[in-house]
Amino acid sequence: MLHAPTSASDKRRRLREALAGQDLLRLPGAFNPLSARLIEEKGFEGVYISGAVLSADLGLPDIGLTTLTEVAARSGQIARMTNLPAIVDADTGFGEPMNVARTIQVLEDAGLAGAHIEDQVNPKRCGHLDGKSVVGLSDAVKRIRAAVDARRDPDFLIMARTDVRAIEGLDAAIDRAKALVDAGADAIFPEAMADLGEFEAVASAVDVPVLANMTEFGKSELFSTAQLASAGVRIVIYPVTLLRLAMGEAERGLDEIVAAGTQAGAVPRMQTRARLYELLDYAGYNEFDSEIFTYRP
Ligand SMILES: C[C@](O)(C(=O)O)[C@H](CC(=O)O)C(=O)O
Ligand SMILES: [Mg+2]
Repeated sequence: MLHAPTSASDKRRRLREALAGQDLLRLPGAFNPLSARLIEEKGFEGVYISGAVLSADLGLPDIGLTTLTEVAARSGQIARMTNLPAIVDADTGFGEPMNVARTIQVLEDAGLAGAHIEDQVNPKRCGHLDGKSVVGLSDAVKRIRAAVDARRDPDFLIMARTDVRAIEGLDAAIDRAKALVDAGADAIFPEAMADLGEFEAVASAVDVPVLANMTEFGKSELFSTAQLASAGVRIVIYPVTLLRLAMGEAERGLDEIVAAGTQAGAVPRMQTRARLYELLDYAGYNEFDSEIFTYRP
């Protein structure tokens, strides 16, 4: 009720324990706190909070317009509603290395289990679009060092994302990934890998967990969990999947009202009132007042 009982430090510890094992951790992107509850109920190992989704939710493109305050507030709302560890997309860290340091502390306070910081120049853009630019190695390293030095909970996961692959190729991306690990990154997010072999090459080049971004309509093919696990990938994110599904249905539902004059035909595709109440734990609130949950389907 009200929020998940697991503390932020326990979630971080569990994430670290899971990463110390062998299994692939699956993190769908929650587009709101309620969807994080659904992700937990379906048995996933963690929740991802996407910058693209957070921007889109505000009606904005993913070009670095969102602020740390907005990202921390929304990701904190999502993180506190699930017992799963939540990893947030912190883009370029919202400024210079000193800002990155502050970003990490604010996200720790918001109850996140980890964050990734990328090496794009400010303003950043979606990693699967063309025309990206990255900062030089020393600036990328400074961002990660600043993040690592700033964290107060040693279990808070600091992941370095590199966007170098699409600009300078795989070998350069691997060299950068190694340097970011040397700078203290706990995990690597190699963005826009072309095929499974590239994930495998990164995973075997670094001795920290590697993340695969299975975003749709992007540069990477949609590999299965079995394929990713066999390539040595340890974390997979489905960042925008739930938002795309929900928005797809929302659009079809609106079309239905326009065409038929009623939403009745769309009702069988909807989450029912009973299911929504179950997910919200409506009944649990009767502990305060037995008149709260009086719904009978
Ligand atoms: C992972 C990502 O950074 C995100 O914000 O979710 C995006 C996803 C997308 O735009 O599809 C990305 O840059 O890959
Ligand atoms: Mg992003």
